[in-house]
Amino acid sequence: MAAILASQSSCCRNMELCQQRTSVDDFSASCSISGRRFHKFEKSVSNLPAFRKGLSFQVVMRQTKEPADLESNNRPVTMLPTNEVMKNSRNSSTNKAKSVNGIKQNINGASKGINGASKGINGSSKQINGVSIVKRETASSLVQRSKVLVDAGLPPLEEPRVMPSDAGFSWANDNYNSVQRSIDVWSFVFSLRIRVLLENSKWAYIGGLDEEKQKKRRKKTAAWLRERVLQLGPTFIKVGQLSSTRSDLFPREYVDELAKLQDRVPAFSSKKAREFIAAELGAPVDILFKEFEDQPIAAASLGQVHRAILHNGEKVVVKVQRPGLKRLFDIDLQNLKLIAEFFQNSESLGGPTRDWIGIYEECATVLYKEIDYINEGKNADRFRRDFRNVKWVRVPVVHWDYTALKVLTLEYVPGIKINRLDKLDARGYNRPQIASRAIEAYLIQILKTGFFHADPHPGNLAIDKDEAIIYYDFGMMGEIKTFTRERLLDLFYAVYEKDATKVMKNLIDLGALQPTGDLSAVKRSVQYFLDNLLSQTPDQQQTLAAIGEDLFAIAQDQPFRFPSTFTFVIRAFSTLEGVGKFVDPNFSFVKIAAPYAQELLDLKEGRRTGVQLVREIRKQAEDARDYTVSMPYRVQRIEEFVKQLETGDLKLRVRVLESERAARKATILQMATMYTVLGGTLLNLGVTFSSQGSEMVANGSFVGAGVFLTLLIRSMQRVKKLDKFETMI
Ligand SMILES: Nc1ncnc2c1ncn2[C@@H]1O[C@H](COP(=O)(O)OP(=O)(O)OP(=O)(O)O)[C@@H](O)[C@H]1O
Repeated sequence: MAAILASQSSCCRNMELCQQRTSVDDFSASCSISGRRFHKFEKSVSNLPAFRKGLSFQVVMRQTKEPADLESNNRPVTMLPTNEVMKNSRNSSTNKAKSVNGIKQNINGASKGINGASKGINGSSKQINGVSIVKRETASSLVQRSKVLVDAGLPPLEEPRVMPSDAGFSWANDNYNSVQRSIDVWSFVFSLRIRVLLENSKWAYIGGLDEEKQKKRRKKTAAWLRERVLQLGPTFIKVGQLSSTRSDLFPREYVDELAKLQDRVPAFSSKKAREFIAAELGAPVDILFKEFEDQPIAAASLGQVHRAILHNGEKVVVKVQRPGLKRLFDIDLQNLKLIAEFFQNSESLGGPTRDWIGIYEECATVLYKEIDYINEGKNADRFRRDFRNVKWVRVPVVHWDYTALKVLTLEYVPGIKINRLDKLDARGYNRPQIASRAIEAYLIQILKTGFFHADPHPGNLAIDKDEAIIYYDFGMMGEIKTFTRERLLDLFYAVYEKDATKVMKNLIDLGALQPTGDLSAVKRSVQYFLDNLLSQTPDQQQTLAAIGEDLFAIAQDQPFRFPSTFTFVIRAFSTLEGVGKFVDPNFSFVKIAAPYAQELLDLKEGRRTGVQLVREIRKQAEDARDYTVSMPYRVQRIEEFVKQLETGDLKLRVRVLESERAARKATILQMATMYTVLGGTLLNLGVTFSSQGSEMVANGSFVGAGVFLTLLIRSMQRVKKLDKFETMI
């Protein structure tokens, strides 16, 4: 609420007039805070001839001393709550801003705790009683505060964007009907199911199914999906964006289309934005800000970003959440939960494939966190602290006085988006350095601070004037707790040693692999991955993205369940690698990561020295002793086993996993036949009853038929999955 403070500030209590200039059209006075003779000042102002004539004044204030208590961004800590200031302005008749001859008068407008910036609000204004009589000036008339950017108004945007409006979308309507919404959601889900079914069914292709045809159809479905998601609005757009990070769950074509959702989100009107800000921050936008730009600079699924200037001249961006978003989330997530349960239950009839409820829960947590801008502000603060010693990373400062649950105000830090090569080149920036810094900053987050940006797409990374990397958007952050970090380190060492057993143990500890059932196929896959994909010579080295893809492909038919942290990290690295290669054609991830990897390996070696090394040597000595002592006994046991086998006392029971799978498949096919018969019968009955006019019974039969047909579809999908699994191992 510093804005209000700016207008109501008391910083003019102690000042004396030090410079005056009069003319018929313009009068300006500059003063500095140096004494405690405010009354004297007031008197001297009222005695001025120009003032007596009713002309407007400009008072320029300069603070000669820093206030004692400043925040990190040089703003004063002592602030008045908005409601207090609003109350003051309402109660005091002299306090109201009146418009006289197109000139706003702001009376009693000194604010408490403002750091020497101009206190005039919006247009030419007089502040009698309190101090200043300010004629509206260009922003350049604002007073410079030592470190704060108050030099000019908002600079023109490098690339002004015309954003589509949300006017035609039903979800943008504040009073949408929740029943209608649920119908929309469910009909979308059923349409999608049918499309996916058709996509995977041989009979749905004229002339038979082949990979090319299936890909083509999948692309079509993916484009349809993107459009529908856009129609369904914020929740689905965000879920779509999240899904675009899950190559482990969805086909490539879907993931690619969903990634395009980033650029296609419509904006809401500035009127809505202003009303929303006023409701959230407790004061009208014109009072809160000296200037507020109605045209947003960006619109995203959950909110949009406007530029503004505070009364102390600082340039900021105001991130405004879409009005009514929480309500929409509640309805949509309720439906999504039912959908997840539906999938989970229908799949659990024949064995688990994905933990849909778990995936839903992760999604819901991320979504609710993302609409909490206080949380985002805290994340930004923590991220800035983590990088306080890294001069080439920049994180906007949060203006907490202008921030609430659904409105976030940040320092305005413009930059060139990291993927705008033309602009980077035009400024002569060092592209290889930018590419390597982007990766290095991420390695610091993953390996050192443990707090990482989960969505480092090019829209969220920009380059500052001094070639520092600017981070935007702290809604989705990941955290790697100490336990996880240690397991990850062990995983890294196991991968380095190419030890599949250890890799699997660490994956189980991390919760990424379910320790159930037959893991021999998983072990073979892991070993294959270690032997082939990670041991290529530099010239045949795969990209991280390709390795990630392979990893996800292996995971698709096996009992892996990557926690979102994992997928975010993998996805983030492959995104950044893509950015790196785009920015610098000679970019090599391995080269940048090598010192960090070496550091980790040194750390491991370091760990083995000292006490641990002694312990290890002692353990090895004990093992050797035990082994030597027990050797004759072991040989004797082996001999006994062989004898028992020869005499037939010992029988070997062999589990043939392939035949177990075949039996499972036969059971599913049997069930499928039953579902077909029951579904068909009910369908027939439905038609018969319907023709006889018994609509109720007919509808019941149709619903029953629908259920059995759905079960049939599920069974066919499971058979297909088993087939695919067979080919994998
Ligand atoms: N502090 C800032 N200074 C300058 N521009 C900013 C700032 N914060 C955000 N922007 C601009 O607004 C855009 C959107 O911001 P941000 O990513 O935080 O919004 P969002 O609603 O979370 O979007 P998304 O969900 O697509 O990431 C950024 O890409 C950047 O261009």
